[in-house]
Parts: sequence; C-alpha cells; structure tokens
Amino acid sequence: MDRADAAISVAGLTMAFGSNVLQRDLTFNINRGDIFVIMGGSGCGKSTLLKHLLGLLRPAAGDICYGGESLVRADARTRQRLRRSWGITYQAGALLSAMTLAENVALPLTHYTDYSTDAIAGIVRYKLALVGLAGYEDYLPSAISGGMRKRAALARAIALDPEILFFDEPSAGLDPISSRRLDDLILELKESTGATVVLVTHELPSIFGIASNSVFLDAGSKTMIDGGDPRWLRDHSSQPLVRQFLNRSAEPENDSHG
Ligand SMILES: Nc1ncnc2c1ncn2[C@@H]1O[C@H](COP(=O)(O)OP(=O)(O)OP(=O)(O)O)[C@@H](O)[C@H]1O
Repeated sequence: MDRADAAISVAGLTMAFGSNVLQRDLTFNINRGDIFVIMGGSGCGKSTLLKHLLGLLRPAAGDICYGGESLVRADARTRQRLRRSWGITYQAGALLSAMTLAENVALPLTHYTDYSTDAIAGIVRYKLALVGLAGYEDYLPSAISGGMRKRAALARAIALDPEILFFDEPSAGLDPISSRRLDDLILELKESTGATVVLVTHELPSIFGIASNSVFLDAGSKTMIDGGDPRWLRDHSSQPLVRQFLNRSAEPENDSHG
C-alpha cells in the first residue's frame, strides 16, 4: 500500500532517551481498518513506540505520517486536529475516580465540541450502551469491576467517533473471560465503525484473536525484526525469536526456516 494511503506510516524512526538508542530504523505502515499490534519482549520499547505515534515523544530521527501528513513536523493546530481523530485508552489511570462514568465519558465531548448538555448526555448514554454499560451512568469507577472500568474507558475513547483507536495493554489485570470480552468488543467496534486499531499487548490470545497486522521489536538488535499477520508469523517467520515468542516456547527453536 502507498504510504500516503496508510492510516499511519512510520519511516526510518529512531527512538532514543538521550544518547541511549532504544530502537532504530523502524519502517512500517498501519493500513486503514487494521487491528495492528506492537509486539516484542519486555522493555524493547513497545509503549515508547506508542508514545511516539501519539506525538508524546519526539523521534531522534525519522518520520510518522497520518494519511500522508507528518506528525513530527506538524504545527500545534494540525496536531490538535489529528488528536481529535484519535481515541486513546491507557493502561493505568484510565478513568478519573472522583467522576461518574457518565462524567468521564463526557470529558472529550466537553473539551473538543460545543454540543449542548442534552446532546452530550445522549451521546454518553449511547456510548456506554455500546460497551454494555447501559444503566451505569451514575456509578463511580470504584463501584464497578476492573473489566467494566476498561469498557467504560473504551466508551470514553470512542466518544468522538475516532478514526484510530490506541490501546496500551488493554487487558492488563483482567481475568481470561473479561479479557476475551474486551477483545470481542474491540473487534465489534472496529467492524461497526471501520476504525483502525493500534495496540500494545503481550496477550497471545488477543494477538491471535483480533490482530490482522503487526510489528515485532527486538531489544537485542534494537530494531524491528519482522511484521505482518501474527498468525502467519507464528508459523512462517524467518526469525526464530518471533516464532518462539508467538509459540510461547521456553527455548529458541532451531532456525529451520532459513
Ligand atoms: N522517559 C524515559 N526516560 C528514560 N528511559 C525510558 C523512559 N521511558 C522508558 N524508558 C526505558 O525504555 C525502555 C523501554 O520501555 P518501554 O516501556 O517502551 O518498553 P515496553 O516494551 O513497553 O516494556 P514492557 O513490555 O515491559 O511494558 C525501558 O528500558 C525503559 O526503562
């Protein structure tokens, strides 16, 4: 796919903290409608890559483009416009604890739009219903389960009908059933809205259950060593490390694939 047609195009990206280079030469496209997963071992730089994609960290080198438009070179106004089209759920601190679920979901609507209070209340009810939380508008986050909190955070992330949804470890801390339910919800929302989804996760069931595309970062060589459909990579990657990770092997397998 052409770079300009991609939802997100990463070219020659180097990420560093001071003189410490974390990853270099990252080049890949996230296509529209992908569920794209950032994979790799602990500490390889997955969350840092997500922060670069969100414009929270500045690349040491290279570029990140949204629909052909550079985020790195964008002025404040363009960045604000791009951010308006994203929905983000972070691993920790997803909801403000002193606010009800309805107030939490209303936050981006009051921040970015001039909709009336009634209109916002209607959207909030609809979004909470979409994630299976109809009737929970007036609950505080502390009064519901961890899985429900994640879903409420998702309702907030989709409040503005984002073109791209970003997740950092969406199912962290959830039991397998709640985790599966969240995966199903992400898949349903992607199908119904056509959004592109970008996520960082370690969870193999999520990776195989929902991801259509990926990049695999390697801490040792400090660069991406593969990318593509994770199910295909599990069986066919030319990189033993990638096959090992995706097959959850304890030991490196023999490199029989080349
Ligand atoms: N603000 C920062 N300043 C300096 N070093 C940082 C900063 N943020 C992260 N790092 C370092 O960068 C490395 C990668 O961190 P990152 O959180 O991106 O990895 P990760 O792949 O998401 O890890 P995990 O799978 O364990 O969550 C770590 O060694 C971390 O200590």
